[in-house]
Amino acid sequence: MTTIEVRHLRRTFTEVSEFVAVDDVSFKIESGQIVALLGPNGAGKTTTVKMISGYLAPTSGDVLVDGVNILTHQKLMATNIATVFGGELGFYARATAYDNLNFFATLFGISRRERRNRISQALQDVDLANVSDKQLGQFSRGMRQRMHIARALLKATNVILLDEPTSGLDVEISHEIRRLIRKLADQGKTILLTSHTMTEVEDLADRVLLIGGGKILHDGTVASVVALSGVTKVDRPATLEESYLALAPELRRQHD
Ligand SMILES: Nc1ncnc2c1ncn2[C@@H]1O[C@H](COP(=O)(O)OP(=O)(O)OP(=O)(O)O)[C@@H](O)[C@H]1O
Repeated sequence: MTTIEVRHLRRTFTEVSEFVAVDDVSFKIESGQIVALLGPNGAGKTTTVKMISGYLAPTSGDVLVDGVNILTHQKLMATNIATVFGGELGFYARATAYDNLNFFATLFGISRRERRNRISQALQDVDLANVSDKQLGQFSRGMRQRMHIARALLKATNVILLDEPTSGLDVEISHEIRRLIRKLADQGKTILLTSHTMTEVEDLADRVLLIGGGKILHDGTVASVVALSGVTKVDRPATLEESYLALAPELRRQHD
């Protein structure tokens, strides 16, 4: 079943001269799938995620969640899409994990009656239930990133957008966050993520969207990206990184 459908999404910026950041992007994501947007710096990944999540208005195009156009239903957009931008900002260091999530649950319009359950469930889903009364200031980077995911899980939606979910995290913590993302997809969440980490995309993505200069240049499995690149190795299949490196000049050329 198709959960997310993006149709002819386009965004131009006109501050200096007109610049097309996202150019006629269309794709579908099936329920429970993890799809990765992969492309060089400035390819249009974050702009695409921002438009789908309602942080940025598209110049044109549509985003459908479960068949409903959320761009024309602002209220649905706020509740039906959960976004994880991560980073260091957004939580109160002196407040507990529970109180931080309670603040956002209130902001998301979750009723007082429902809040306690949703917060407990979200904390449990990200394995932070045992530290719910600890101040965020005492949390490690990995725990804080799990808090960002918990905040997204407060929303009663199956659609989660993750913008570079392991950026700046060490190998072990990245691995832990990836396991969590896989668990969420196994539970039926539909996930769109952006990443520059090839092993992460290889590990998680059911499908890869290659984007360059705001255009989707390929939509397929990791194996199809390897095949597209034409890279072969004598004793093993080529990795995504080896394949991506071969395709990168073409992806970048779209930008120039
Ligand atoms: N508010 C803005 N005003 C003008 N140009 C913008 C704005 N936001 C993004 N852009 C431009 O749009 C293009 C796409 O940016 P975007 O952040 O979507 O790329 P990205 O693929 O996420 O890159 P990265 O991998 O570096 O995060 C870039 O050239 C960027 O400079």
